[in-house]
Amino acid sequence: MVRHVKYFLGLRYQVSGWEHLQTEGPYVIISNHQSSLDVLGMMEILPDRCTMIAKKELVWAGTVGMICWLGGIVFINRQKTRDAKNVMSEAAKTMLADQIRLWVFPEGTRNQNGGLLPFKKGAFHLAVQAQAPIIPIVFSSYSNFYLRKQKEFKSGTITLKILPKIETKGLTADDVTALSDQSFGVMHSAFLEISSQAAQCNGPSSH
Ligand SMILES: CCCCC/C=C\C/C=C\CCCCCCCC(=O)SCCNC(=O)CCNC(=O)[C@H](O)C(C)(C)COP(=O)(O)OP(=O)(O)OC[C@H]1O[C@@H](n2cnc3c(N)ncnc32)[C@H](O)[C@@H]1OP(=O)(O)O
Ligand SMILES: CCCCCCCC/C=C\CCCCCCCC(=O)OC[C@@H](O)COP(=O)(O)O
Repeated sequence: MVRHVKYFLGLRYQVSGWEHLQTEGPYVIISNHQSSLDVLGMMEILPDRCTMIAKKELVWAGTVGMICWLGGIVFINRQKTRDAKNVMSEAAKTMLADQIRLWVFPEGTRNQNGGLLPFKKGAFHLAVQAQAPIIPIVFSSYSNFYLRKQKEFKSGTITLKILPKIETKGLTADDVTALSDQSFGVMHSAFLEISSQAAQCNGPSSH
C-alpha cells in the first residue's frame, strides 16, 4: 500500500546497483535521511527480513507508530546513549540468531541541507559486533522538487544508488571510526554524483 503513495505524489524512482543487495544472510543497510519521504524509497527496495532502527518517539505517532511497532522496528532513545547502545548490541545478537537485516540512518536525524551530516557511530558498531557487511544506499537530493521548510512540493524523480558492500569480518571496535569515514566517503561522492543527474532529470530548479 505504501508503495502506491508515490503515484499520488507524482514521484518516480530509478534504482541502480540491485546486484549489491543479492547478499546472503544478515547485513546492515545505511542510507542518508532527508525526509519522511524516504520511507517510500525504502519500500521500493526493502529486502526480505529487513527492519529498521528508529527513534522511540515514533511509537507514539498514531497509526504509523502502531505499524512500526507491529513491524518489529527497533526503537532507540537518542537522548540516552547508553540505552541506545544496549538496544543496538541486543539487535546485533538478534540479527545473527534470526538472520535479520537492519536499516540504519547514520546521520541520526533528517537533513535537507544539501549534503550528508557527520555520521553517528551506532550503525558501524552494530555491523562490527555482528561481523556483518554494510550495504550503503544513497538517495539523490530532493531539493529540486521538495523543500520542507518552504512547504514546496512538485513531482520528481528520485535516484536510489545501492553501493557495493563493505565487509567487516575481522574488524573490532577500534576500526569503527575508519569504517564510518570510509562509508561516509563513498556515500558522499555518490550523493553528489546522483544529485546532479537528478537535478537535470527534474529540470531546472525554481528555488
Ligand atoms: C500513507 C500511510 C503510510 C503508513 C506507513 C507506515 C509505516 C511505514 C513503515 C515503516 C517506516 C519506518 C521508518 C523508520 C525511519 C526512522 C528513522 C529514524 O528514526 S532516524 C533516528 C534514529 N536513528 C539513529 O539515531 C541511528 C543513528 N544513531 C546512532 O547510531 C548513534 O550512534 C546512537 C547509537 C543513537 C548514539 O548517539 P550519540 O549521539 O551518543 O552518538 P555517537 O555516535 O557520537 O556515539 C557516542 C559514543 O558511543 C559509541 N557508540 C555508539 N554506538 C555504539 C554501540 N552500538 N556500541 C558501542 N559503542 C557505541 C561511539 O563510538 C561514541 O564513542 P567514541 O566517541 O568513543 O567513539
Ligand atoms: C508533500 C510531501 C510531504 C511528504 C509526505 C511523506 C509521505 C510518506 C508516506 C508514508 C510515510 C509515513 C511514515 C513516516 C515515518 C517517519 C520516519 C521519520 O522520518 O522519522 C523521523 C526520524 O527519522 C528522525 O527524526 P528527526 O528528523 O530527528 O525529527
